[in-house]
Amino acid sequence: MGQRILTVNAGSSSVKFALYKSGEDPRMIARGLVQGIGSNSSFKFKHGGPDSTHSVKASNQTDALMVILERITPLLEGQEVAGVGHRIVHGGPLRATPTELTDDVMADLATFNPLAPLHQPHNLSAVEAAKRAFPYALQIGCFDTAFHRNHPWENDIYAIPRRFYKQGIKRYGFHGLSYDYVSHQIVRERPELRNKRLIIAHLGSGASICAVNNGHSISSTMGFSPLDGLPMSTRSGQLDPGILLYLMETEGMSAKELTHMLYHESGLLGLSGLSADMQVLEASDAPEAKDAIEYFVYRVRREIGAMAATLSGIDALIFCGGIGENSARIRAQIIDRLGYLGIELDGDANDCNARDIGKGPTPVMVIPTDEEQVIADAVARALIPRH
Ligand SMILES: Nc1ncnc2c1ncn2[C@@H]1O[C@H](COP(=O)(O)OP(=O)(O)O)[C@@H](O)[C@H]1O
Ligand SMILES: CC(=O)OP(=O)(O)O
Ligand SMILES: [Mg+2]
Repeated sequence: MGQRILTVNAGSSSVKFALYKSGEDPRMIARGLVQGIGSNSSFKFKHGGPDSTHSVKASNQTDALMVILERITPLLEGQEVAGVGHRIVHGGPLRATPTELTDDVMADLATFNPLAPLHQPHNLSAVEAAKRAFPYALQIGCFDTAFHRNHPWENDIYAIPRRFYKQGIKRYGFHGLSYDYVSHQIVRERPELRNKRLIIAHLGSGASICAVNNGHSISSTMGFSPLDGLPMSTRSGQLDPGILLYLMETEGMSAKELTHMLYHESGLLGLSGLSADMQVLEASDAPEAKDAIEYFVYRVRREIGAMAATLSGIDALIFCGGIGENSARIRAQIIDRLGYLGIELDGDANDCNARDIGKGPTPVMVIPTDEEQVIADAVARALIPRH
């Protein structure tokens, strides 16, 4: 069985990929990404040995996928790509499991473009490009919303007239592939945490926190769209809706202008006026950079408290995502005042990004997430009837 599985995770400025040997337990051969789409694009490859980066031309996600296909062709060694798995950020109210991306499903998913404008249109254009490149491969969509589909009612609804709930205005939650991976991985590493109360903080360009009880998401800081909850690189996070009404009334801002402001000009970038990149802010001495970091840390700490209340306690805190996995300073600042939850930092372990960074009664872990593995596993399961 020499077939290959390709995973694609198309975002607003990057397309990540991973290539696997097909089989019951897909094995990764290579991974990488095209980043900086539309400006200074580059291709980063991780294939054994040290990472390599080359500048490339990619003015959109379809170009980026073409670059990726060109680079991975030698690795296919003539083997067929039997399945392509896609991260699709919004699955809407219906999709609780990975789904074949037929034309009907694609048309349904396109209706959610306005709910995740940084992601959904790019996710779907990558699917179209992959269908053209691999017309005989099974194309499978894996949904960020699926992991959250069993939220209890009070964490699924907003207090607006009830007819809107029936129209799909509800708390979907995102980063579900990451939470799926991390919640399973923690149990592989610490079996005593099975069926316990976990708070997982996915802190990357997009950031959210999820409360997991008994292996299931019961609450997430992201809601109807991936704008809610924590401040992010360029997204605002939770706001008083009165602000939007006020800006519409007094500044005459349109839906398009508000969308641009909330998705592209807010968060760390908006607060600092310097950068959307946490690493750049950490390296800066500007007071605005410090303010942006402080606000981010404060909101994470606050939402951890809210999730602990939702779970009536906490049995482990887990960090993942680019910031959660790599920034010892941010983790230390967050944990600094969580003693009331039995959380205490082991400074030395934290400084070297160890797996276990706590020394209080509540374990604190860093688990590098792997959305690609969750997608590859789903494609492998979908391919079984075909072998
Ligand atoms: N060593 C580090 N220290 C601080 N922040 C980091 C570090 N490494 C990565 N980051 C931050 O992680 C964020 C990107 O996270 P990532 O999960 O890769 O994002 P994406 O949502 O694009 O997958 C950026 O803000 C980046 O600055
Ligand atoms: C849903 C989301 O915010 O994803 P990302 O972190 O990849 O931007
Ligand atoms: Mg991400």
